[in-house]
Amino acid sequence: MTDWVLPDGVLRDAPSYTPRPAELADLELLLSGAYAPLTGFLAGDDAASVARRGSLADGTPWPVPVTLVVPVEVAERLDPGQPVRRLLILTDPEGAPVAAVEAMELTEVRDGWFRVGGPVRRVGAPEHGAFRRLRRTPEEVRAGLPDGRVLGVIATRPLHRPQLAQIGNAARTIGAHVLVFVPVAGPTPEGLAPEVLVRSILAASDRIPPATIVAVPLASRGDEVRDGLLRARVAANYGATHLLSTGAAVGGAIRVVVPRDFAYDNRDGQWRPMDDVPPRQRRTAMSVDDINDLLDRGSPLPEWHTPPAVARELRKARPPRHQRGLVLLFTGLSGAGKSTVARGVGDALAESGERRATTLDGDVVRRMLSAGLGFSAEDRDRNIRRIGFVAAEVARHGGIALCAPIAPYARTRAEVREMAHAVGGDFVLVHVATPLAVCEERDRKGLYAKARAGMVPAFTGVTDPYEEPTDADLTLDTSKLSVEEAVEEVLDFLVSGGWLDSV
Ligand SMILES: Nc1ncnc2c1ncn2[C@@H]1O[C@H](COP(=O)(O)OS(=O)(=O)O)[C@@H](OP(=O)(O)O)[C@H]1O
Ligand SMILES: Nc1ncnc2c1ncn2[C@@H]1O[C@H](COP(=O)(O)OP(=O)(O)O)[C@@H](O)[C@H]1O
Repeated sequence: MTDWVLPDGVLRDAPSYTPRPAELADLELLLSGAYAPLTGFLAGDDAASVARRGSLADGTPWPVPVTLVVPVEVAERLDPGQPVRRLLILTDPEGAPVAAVEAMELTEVRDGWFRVGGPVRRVGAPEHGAFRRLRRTPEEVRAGLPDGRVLGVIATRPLHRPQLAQIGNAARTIGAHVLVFVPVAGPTPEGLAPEVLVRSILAASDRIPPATIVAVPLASRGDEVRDGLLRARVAANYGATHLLSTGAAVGGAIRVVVPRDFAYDNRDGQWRPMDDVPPRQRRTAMSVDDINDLLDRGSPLPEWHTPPAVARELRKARPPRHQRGLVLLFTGLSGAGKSTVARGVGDALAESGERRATTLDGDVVRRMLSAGLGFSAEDRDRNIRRIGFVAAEVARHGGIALCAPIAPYARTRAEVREMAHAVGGDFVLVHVATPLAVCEERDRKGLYAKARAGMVPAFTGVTDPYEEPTDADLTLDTSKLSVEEAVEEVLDFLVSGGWLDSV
């Protein structure tokens, strides 16, 4: 698809919008030609027809809605009836223009949100990002493929020996070149970052017949049949003639090769089709949980199952728990004891010298990171997201972040959990569940008395909500525990979970 050179005036005057990550992923596939015959976001008839019948309005099969939805403020600046007001610039999350969509149609799909349908064109330089060199267009990939059969493989997970044996066997059986697609739109089903998945696949690539590897921002839509059809469509666009898939027949432009089950043969250390190995000599593929359990404990992945180069990548991405980043979020009412316990845990960690820790105390954060924020629901959320952001950075680098804000809202606490996981860290929610009456009795800063007297508006527990966690990993009631005992409980939890060796 050719780039679009827009006059500066048009670029400057057109509204711009940063689509959500899933929409940006679709945009990249539209621009690269991976979604051919689509050339833009679906409009009314096509969108309805795809949802109902799995085909475009003209009958061309197309499995999933590829749509763009914008808020009313953006929609108001567009007018499909006027060519000069049709253009919407789409930007990446940093605000750099990526593409323009020509809004041929605008339909309100839910309150305040409008679907924009129309063709897309690239503007500006292609995006950057890790492993960008592997994000090749179908045209480039097809040009480099050998003649004859091409077996597409969608590698949604790292390839261990059983999967490698399946691929090798399938490729040899049909005499095909292998074309591996690595989905990079988001984390793998078990939470590995896309770059880790790519690295683990590259580490395995010398164990399969000659292969072409391409990264595609293909995301699951949560519907197995439609996902399968979309993968087949994209694989065919890249030049695959066959697709290795356990899914039902996907039909159309590509033939499905169902992988055989493989087992490790104890007699000679080879992986071969399960039926060719006597049951007493078989070892079967390890589950994701088994693999993660070994990684968490710092035990090696067995060589009979995982090539050492792949194991190295997985180990780097999921170091043993005693080396892995951790966000510890203490939540509870004002005066519950969050800061006191967090400080005690921080001191114990400093004394043991085993782990590096950063304390993000509620009061300190409000003076530094969140100066100027108040206590409205929005400001509290902003405060917690800032804490979560910094804490996740600490975890990204293998440290422990001890955070002690009230964090009254469950949804925002869950966001922090996700932020920690997204960087390969762990998350532990400690509910400091000291009863309100005890906190009020302590009233260290006299704020409860002021709140009762109506002098502090929206005070948590008095005139503002606190959503009790239902997902706490540890619950402490400091009215029943001494400070030392509360600290000890947290440390014991960290030791039993493997984050600390001992204290
Ligand atoms: N309206 C209102 N509600 C709750 N708390 C208030 C309020 N106004 C001031 N304070 C003082 O601010 C501390 C709580 O700040 P946090 O950043 O932890 O709150 S939040 O997580 O953003 O909700 C909290 O300190 P801690 O006692 O250390 O929790 C209070 O002393
Ligand atoms: N078992 C306990 N754990 C924690 N704090 C306690 C305990 N018993 C009494 N306290 C007192 O309660 C107060 C808790 O204050 P703080 O830790 O600042 O709470 P928060 O950070 O939750 O607002 C402190 O004055 C602390 O000395």
